[in-house]
Amino acid sequence: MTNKSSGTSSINGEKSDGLGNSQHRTSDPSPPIVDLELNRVRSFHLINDVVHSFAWNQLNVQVKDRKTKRPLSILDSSNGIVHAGEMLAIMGPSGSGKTTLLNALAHRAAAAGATTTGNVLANGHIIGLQKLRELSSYVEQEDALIGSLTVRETVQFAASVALSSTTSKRKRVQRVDDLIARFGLQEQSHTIVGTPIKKGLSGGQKKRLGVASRLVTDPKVLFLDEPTSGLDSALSFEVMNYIKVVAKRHNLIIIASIHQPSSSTFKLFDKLCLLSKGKTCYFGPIDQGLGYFSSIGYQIPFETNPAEFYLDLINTDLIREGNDVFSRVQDITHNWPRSSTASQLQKDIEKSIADAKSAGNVFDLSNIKPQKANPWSIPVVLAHRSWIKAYRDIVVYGIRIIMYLGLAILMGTIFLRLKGTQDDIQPFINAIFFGSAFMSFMAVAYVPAFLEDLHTFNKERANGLVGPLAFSVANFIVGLPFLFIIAFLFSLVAYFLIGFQQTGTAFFKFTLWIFLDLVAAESLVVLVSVLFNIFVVALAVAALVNGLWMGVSGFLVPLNGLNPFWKYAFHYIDYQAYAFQGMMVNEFKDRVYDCAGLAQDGYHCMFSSDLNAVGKIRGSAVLENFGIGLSGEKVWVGLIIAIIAGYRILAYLVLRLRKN
Ligand SMILES: Nc1ncnc2c1ncn2[C@@H]1O[C@H](COP(=O)(O)OP(=O)(O)OP(=O)(O)O)[C@@H](O)[C@H]1O
Repeated sequence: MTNKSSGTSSINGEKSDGLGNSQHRTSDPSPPIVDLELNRVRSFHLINDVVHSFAWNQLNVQVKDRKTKRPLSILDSSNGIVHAGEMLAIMGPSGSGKTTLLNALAHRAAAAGATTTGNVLANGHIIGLQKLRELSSYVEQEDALIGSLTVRETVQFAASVALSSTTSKRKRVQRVDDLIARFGLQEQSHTIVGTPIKKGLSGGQKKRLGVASRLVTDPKVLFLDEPTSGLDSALSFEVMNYIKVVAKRHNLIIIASIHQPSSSTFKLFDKLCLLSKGKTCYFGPIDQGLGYFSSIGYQIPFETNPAEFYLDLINTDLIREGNDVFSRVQDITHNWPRSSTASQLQKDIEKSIADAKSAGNVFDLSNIKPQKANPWSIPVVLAHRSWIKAYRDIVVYGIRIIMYLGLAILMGTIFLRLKGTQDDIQPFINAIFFGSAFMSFMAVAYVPAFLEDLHTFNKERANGLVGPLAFSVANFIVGLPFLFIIAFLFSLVAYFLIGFQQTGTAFFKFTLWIFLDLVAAESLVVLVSVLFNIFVVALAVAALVNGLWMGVSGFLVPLNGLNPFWKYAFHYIDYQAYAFQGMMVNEFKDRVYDCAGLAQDGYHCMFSSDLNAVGKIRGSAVLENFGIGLSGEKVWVGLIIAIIAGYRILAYLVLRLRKN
C-alpha cells in the first residue's frame, strides 16, 4: 500500500512542486464548439451497419531486442473491444506501444521484424488482412497529401482510386462535396494543400483533409495514428470534434492513438486504452477510468486534466525525488488483469465470439463484397494526378526546366560559335561530353519530388488502394512529355549557339539523344530513390553513379585505354556512353574540318584522314580516333531503351518485394 499512497502523493506533490503544473491543468482551453450541425443529413454511403464490434484478444507483439538480441515483448496480452459509434483513445507515454497496438490491430507490420500473435475480431469473427483493408482505413501521423493539389482535387483523386467504375459521376461528385462539407473545408475547396514554396492549408485543415480523403472509401473502422500531432490544443479539439461528429452520426468505429490530449479533447472519446511499456494499465469507458484508478488507490488531484493524471501516473520519463514511478507502474499493470473491469472486458469479448457463433453467418463479414476501382483505371488516375502536380509544382519540373535552360545558355556562350577548323574539334567533343554528362547529372534534382510521390504511394498501398505496377507505369508516362520539353528547349538554345552541324536532321537527332539521356537519368534516379528512400542518401548515391557513368563513358579515358575492369563491368551498361557516341556520330559523321597552315607551306592536320592532302580532316577520322563506329546509332538507341527498361523494371521489382 506504501507504493500506492506514494504514487498518489507524488501526483499531488507535482501540483505543489512549484512547477506550475496545476495552473496548466486548470487552464486547459475549452475551444468554442465548431458548428458541425450545418449539414444534419447523414451520408448514407458512410453509415456503418456492417461492423458492430471490433475486438482483439490476447494480442502480443514480440521483437528481437536491438541490444540483447533476445525476444522482447513490446505489447503484452492486450485485450479490447470497441462498438459501432464509439471512439477509442490509445494513450500512454512515448514508447509505451501505442503505434505498435494500432499497427497490430490494422494488420500492419507492428514493428521491424516483429511477431504478432493473438486475434483481431470483427463482429466476433477473426478478421484477416484483406477483409480488414476493405472495411477500414488508416490515417498515418505524417499526412501523405500532395502539396500542389487543391482540397477538392485531393478528395476527388482519393475517390477515383478507390471507387468502383459503376459509381456514377454524379454520386462521386456528391460524395466529394459531402466529405468536404463534413470536415468544414468548403471555403478552402479550391485552396492548394501547400508546398514549401506556396503556403496553403493550416495544420488543422490538413489533418481534417487527410481524414476526409480516407473516408472516401466508406471505411467502417478508422485507425488514426496521433491525429493531433503537431497541433495546439484548440486545433486538436477542433480536428477530433469533426471526427467525433462524423463517427457518431454514421456509427463508425474510431481507434486513435493520442498523445497528451487536453481535457476537452480527451472527453470526446468514449473509451480509453492506457498502455505502459506494452502492458495494459486500463481499458474501458473514459468516464469510469477515474473510478477504476481510485479503486486501486490512485486518486486524481482536484482540478486535474484526467489525461494528464493518467500519463503522469505511468510516465517513467518523469522520475522525481520520492516518486517511484517504476514500482507504481508495476503495481498498476499487476492490478489490471486481476481487476473486475478486466474480467468484464474479457467477458464482453467472449460474448461477442459466442454471439457470432450462435448467429451463424449473420455477422460474418466474408460475404460482404465491397466495390473496387477498375485496376486498369488506376494508372490513368495516378498519371492525371502526377500530371497536375508536375505542371503546377515548380519543384517537380519547373525548377529543372529553368536549370537546364541556364545550362544551355552557359554552354552556348562558353562554346560560342565554334567553327569548322581543327582547333575547334576538341571543344566540339568537350561540348558533347559536357552536355550529355551534365544533363544526366542534374536529374538528381528529381529526387525530392519523386520521394514525395513514393511516400504518397506507400500510404495508398498500405490502405490497399494502389499497387506498384500502376504507380510505376503512371510515374514513367507522366515524365516523358516534360523530359521531351526539357530536351527540346535545351537543344534549341545550346545547339545553334555552339555551332553544331546546322541541319534540321542533325538538330532533331541531337534532341533525341538528349531526351534518351534524360529519360535514362530520371529512371536511374527512380531506382536509386526506391532503393534508398532517404533524401540525402538517394541524392548522394545518384550523384555517385552519375560520376561513375561519366568516368567510364569513353571520353575522359578513350575506350581502348580504359582499364578492363571498368570497361567490362560498367562501360557497356553506361547509357551516357551511348548518348555520347550517338551525339559524336551526329556531329562528325558527315562533316569536314580545316587543317592548320596553307597549301604552299604544307598543312598541319591533327587527325590523319584521306583529305589531309587538301588541308581537310574528315569527321569520321575523329570518330575512328575514339573507336566509335559509324553505324551503331540504332543499336545505341536500343541499348539506352533497354537500360531505361532495366532501371524501371528493377525499381518496380524493389517496390513489389518491399512490403510496407
Ligand atoms: N527491436 C527492438 N528492440 C527494442 N525495443 C524495441 C524494438 N522495436 C521496438 N521497440 C520498442 O517498442 C516500443 C513501442 O514503440 P511504439 O512506437 O509503439 O511506441 P509509441 O507509444 O507509439 O511511442 P511514440 O509516442 O513515441 O510514437 C518503443 O519503446 C520501442 O523502442
